[in-house]
Amino acid sequence: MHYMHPAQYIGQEHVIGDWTLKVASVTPRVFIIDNFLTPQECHEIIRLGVDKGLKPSTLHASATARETNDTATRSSSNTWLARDTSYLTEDIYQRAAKLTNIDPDLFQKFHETSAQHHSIAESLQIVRYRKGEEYTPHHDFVSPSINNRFQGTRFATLLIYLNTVDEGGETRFPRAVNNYNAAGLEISPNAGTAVLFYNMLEDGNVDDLSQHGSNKILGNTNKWVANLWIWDPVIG
Ligand SMILES: O=C(O)CCC(=O)C(=O)O
Ligand SMILES: [Fe+2]
Repeated sequence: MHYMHPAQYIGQEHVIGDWTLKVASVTPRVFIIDNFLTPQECHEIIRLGVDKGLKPSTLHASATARETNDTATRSSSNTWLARDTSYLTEDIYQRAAKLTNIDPDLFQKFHETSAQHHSIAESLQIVRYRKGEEYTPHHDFVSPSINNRFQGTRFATLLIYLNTVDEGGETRFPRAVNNYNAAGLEISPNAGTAVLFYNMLEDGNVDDLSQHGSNKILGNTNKWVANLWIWDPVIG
C-alpha cells in the first residue's frame, strides 16, 4: 500500500509545502486542499479539455479500468488529458505526487526500471456537467477478476474543481459517518480547490464508505472538474 495521510478528527490539518490538507471526513478519509490550482490554471485545463473534445461519459471508461456492475448513472461529458499534454498537466502530476507522498516516477507511463510496470496514475479526466446533470453515488474502485492474484484497483482519487458552482453540483459522500453523525458529507465546488480521498483502507481492502457522487446541477453554471486516479502499487 501507498502512504495514506492520517485522518484522526475533522478539521485536522497537514501542511505540505504551500498546501494545507484539511480533514473533512475521518471515515471515509477525505481531505480538502484549497488553492491547488490558480484560477488561470483552471481556465487553461478547461481550454485543453474543450480543445480535445468532450464525449458523453460512460462508467469507469479508461484504458486500465473495467466497467463494474455499478448501477450508477452518469450524465456528464468528459475527455482525457495525458500527463505529457502540456507543462501544466506535467506540473499537476508533480503536484499530485507531492500531495499524496508518492514517487512522481510511478506516475510515468512506464516505470524507468521496468518496461512492464505501467503507470499507477491514469490520464487526467476532464468532466463537464450541465444543468440537470449528475453522477449518482458510486465507488471509484473497480472489482478485478477474482482470478487476478493482485487485486489492484484505484487507491486514491484527486478531484480538482475547475470552477465555482453556486447552485447544486456538490460532491456528496452519503455513507460518511463522522462523530456519530450520519448526515453524510457534501462539498461545494470552489475553483482551484482539490479533494483527495482514499478508496481503499490501510489494510489493502476497498473502502465501501468511499461511495460518492455529484449532486445535480441546479443553475445555469456548468460544473467542471478534473479527476486523477491513482492505483495501488501492486502491479500484477
Ligand atoms: O464531480 C464530482 O463531484 C464527483 C465526480 C466523480 O465522482 C467521478 O467522476 O468519479
Ligand atoms: Fe467518483
